[in-house]
Amino acid sequence: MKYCSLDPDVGTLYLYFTDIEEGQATAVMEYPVSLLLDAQGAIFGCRLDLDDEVILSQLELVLEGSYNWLDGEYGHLYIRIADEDPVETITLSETAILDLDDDDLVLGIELALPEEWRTPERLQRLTPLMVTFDDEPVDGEGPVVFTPPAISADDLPDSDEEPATPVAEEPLQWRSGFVALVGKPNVGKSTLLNALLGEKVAIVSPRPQTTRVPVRGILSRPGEQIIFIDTPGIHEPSHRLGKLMVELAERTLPNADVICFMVDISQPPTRLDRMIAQQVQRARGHKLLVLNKVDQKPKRPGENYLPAYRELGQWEMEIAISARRRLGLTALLSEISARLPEGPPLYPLDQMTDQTEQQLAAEFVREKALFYLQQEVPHAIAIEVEEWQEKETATYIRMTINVEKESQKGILIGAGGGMLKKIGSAARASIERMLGRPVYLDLWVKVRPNWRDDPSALGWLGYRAKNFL
Ligand SMILES: Nc1nc2c(ncn2[C@@H]2O[C@H](COP(=O)(O)OP(=O)(O)OP(=O)(O)O)[C@@H](O)[C@H]2O)c(=O)[nH]1
Repeated sequence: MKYCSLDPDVGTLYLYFTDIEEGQATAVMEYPVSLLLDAQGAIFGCRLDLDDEVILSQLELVLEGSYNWLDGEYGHLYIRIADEDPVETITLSETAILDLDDDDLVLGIELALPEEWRTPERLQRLTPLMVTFDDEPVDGEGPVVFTPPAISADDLPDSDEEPATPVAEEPLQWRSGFVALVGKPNVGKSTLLNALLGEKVAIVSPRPQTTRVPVRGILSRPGEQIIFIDTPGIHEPSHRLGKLMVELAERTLPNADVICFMVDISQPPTRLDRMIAQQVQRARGHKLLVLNKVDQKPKRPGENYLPAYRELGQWEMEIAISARRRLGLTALLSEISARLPEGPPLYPLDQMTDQTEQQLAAEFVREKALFYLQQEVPHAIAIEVEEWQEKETATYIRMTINVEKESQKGILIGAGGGMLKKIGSAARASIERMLGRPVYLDLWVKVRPNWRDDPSALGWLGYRAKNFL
């Protein structure tokens, strides 16, 4: 590691392997990460759990570091400032972001460091490498800065905006309404929902079709309640589960007061974007065009896809955001607020989602499987919570992970149970964070042939249209 910096406003620790100049990083990848701690509990490095999407040549700069190394067997990338073994390894609930340049080289890593890990004691070993965080970074200092393709960063509100917290006051006239987040898979709908709420209520992954059923996220502020509906990405389904996902997403449109049609501004529009835009146009709600991923450079350098997206329909407003970097969210929220109908709050003011803790816990397991497993396997997973017991020292949770084939079961369990262990320990960290207490997570794997195309299995696993209407 060449040096590092801490942005206390957003709680991000940056580790750099080279001097970073403005705009140098153009792409990102995400992986689960654990902190490496010494006997005093101080952080002296981290371990990233990579998958086959990372190739060795991308890690050239990382592996120049004297104490960094890649354990090829397990895909563990160790980033350390000393040649020592950790006394303890702590898995973070947020994934780490790898920043890559145009040549696909990993330049640096961003870690979302919870507050308890940002103390001088925890960071003492990294202090000699620390550079100051500047609002306007100069070469070789400060965080990686992306240059938005179509919209200048100056046009966007400050990135340090705080998501609003619920306030239980009784205003004179309430406004409340449903806001649908719709778009094709992978454009960042769930990331936006979590960023707007300041809480993780929807799982996120770099793979398309992560969200399977609509998830409600409720934002209560003085005088208003906004009920966001994060919908499954609309796509061309290849099985019954996919059909249900698309149907559920489409059914949110007629009842939405505001529709945020989300697109990835770093990519040109596709046929799916066009098709979804047409569906959105037919709905009655206010229509906003939300251009996400402004932090990412356009697919082809110099191209600007804004006019092409603009032409997909009639939009009351276009808003450029980066859900991941929390840019533009204040502007988006105020445009939404201005379009809410009058009406009383529909949910208790302190409720943030319609999902139960059990549903969220199962989703966290699916999220980790999406990160660790390749291709089709994570999409063939359905999770059942079989047992949930509050015990004296921990919450005991037993879940069954259903897959469709014996071969998938083998991959999920991994050599010596290693893969299931990895998924379990990452999921446990997220569940513990949600519950605020220790968790004992017991995972079992079962083969349920072809469940994604079997109506009775789908119903039985909870994927039934009437559950979500
Ligand atoms: N660079 C960048 N990446 C983002 C941004 N927002 C989301 N992503 C990434 O895009 C990927 C997909 O994000 P999700 O939030 O799961 O997308 P989604 O639209 O909910 O996907 P589906 O569930 O498949 O419909 C993840 O790897 C996110 O980290 C952003 O503003 N900038």
